[in-house]
Amino acid sequence: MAAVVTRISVAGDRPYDVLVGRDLAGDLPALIEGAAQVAVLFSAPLRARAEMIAAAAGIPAVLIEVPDAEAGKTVDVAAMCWDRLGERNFTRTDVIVGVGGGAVTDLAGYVAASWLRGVRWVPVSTSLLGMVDASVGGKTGVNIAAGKNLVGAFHPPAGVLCDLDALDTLPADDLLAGLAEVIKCGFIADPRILELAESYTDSAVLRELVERAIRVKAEVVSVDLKESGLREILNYGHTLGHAIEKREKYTWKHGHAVSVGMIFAGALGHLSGRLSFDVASQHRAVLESVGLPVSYSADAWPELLSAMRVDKKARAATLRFVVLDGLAKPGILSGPSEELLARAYAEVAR
Ligand SMILES: NC(=O)c1ccc[n+]([C@@H]2O[C@H](COP(=O)([O-])OP(=O)(O)OC[C@H]3O[C@@H](n4cnc5c(N)ncnc54)[C@H](O)[C@@H]3O)[C@@H](O)[C@H]2O)c1
Ligand SMILES: O=C(O)C(=O)C[C@@H](O)[C@H](O)[C@H](O)COP(=O)(O)O
Ligand SMILES: [Zn+2]
Repeated sequence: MAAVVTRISVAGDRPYDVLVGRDLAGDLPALIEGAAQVAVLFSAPLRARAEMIAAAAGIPAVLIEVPDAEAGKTVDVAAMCWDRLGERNFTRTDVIVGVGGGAVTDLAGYVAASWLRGVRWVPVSTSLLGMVDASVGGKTGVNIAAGKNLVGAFHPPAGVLCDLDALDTLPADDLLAGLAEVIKCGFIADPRILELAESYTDSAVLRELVERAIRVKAEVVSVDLKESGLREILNYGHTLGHAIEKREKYTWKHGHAVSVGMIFAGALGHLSGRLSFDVASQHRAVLESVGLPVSYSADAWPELLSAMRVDKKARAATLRFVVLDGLAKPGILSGPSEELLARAYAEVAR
């Protein structure tokens, strides 16, 4: 029996499909049609898969190894990639392919967005987080000293390949990190996800979770690519999450930081009178039940508050947070007092 491939469409000026299935390398040639060569960006743990993808391209490929995880998401690494593309006379019809988790695909997308002011790119997602979030929606970028993802571009891919086989080798902690973004989709849009999340180790349930989360993201970015409104809901838990990542010098996994950030956002929703105690408490229950972190150092608060000021949702000195008015009812809380923020942080402080 042929393996089932699910195709989830993303609309917009440059529509594309996200393919979820197994053994998807054969779908790459259609996405790179017209290219004379591809550049395949990858980090060491994904070398074998990157070589397999390069061979499947069927045209000359340059393999570019980058440092793993957040160490690869820097301006210096992007500059190294630009140099490699220059050496190969990479033109506007050529294509960049990112094989890896969200860090490699964010970098690959940014290199594609900036090379010759924009060439085609294809994320071949190998982590849960990459499949359900990073590879969909065209947010690309790198980190700088001032904070997470502060340099980047909106540059939608030509298509996305999510090969579920890759998840077999993904370390358990990285699977968990991806689950945080899946659970985020449960709180902001699809509460059925919250019921399914506890049995995510069952491969059929995992596939359903992947597809449900991609659909949530695809629907949002289809109508608001550049985050002028609705797309902000995908940032649930990220205002504090990104501040934690920065404070930890990017040694904490993104999903783990977002997990703590969601507990904080749930508390903020409740303490501002918008969210019931029950739904706020459900955040801790769900995230704790799967094994994600739900607390962070009490002493860190002043540093975190300062780091949150460069959040992309902030407007001048006004901090803005995604909160819930109920399950699947996201909204914006603008300019909460420092006293309210500190009370919400007390809910995660240890
Ligand atoms: N662009 C977006 O919209 C968006 C959305 C969410 C997150 N992100 C970004 O994504 C990044 C996090 O992504 P992530 O959780 O995938 O982390 P990651 O890319 O750092 O990957 C985590 C680890 O898993 C390894 N790995 C990945 N796939 C593997 C596989 N199949 N087998 C074995 N090892 C594998 C990687 O080499 C790495 O060591 C963050 O930088 C975050 O900011 C971007
Ligand atoms: O796609 C989005 O929009 C998101 O906010 C998804 C987030 O999960 C993701 O981590 C994103 O990279 C955060 O974006 P940023 O603009 O806050 O850096
Ligand atoms: Zn995220």
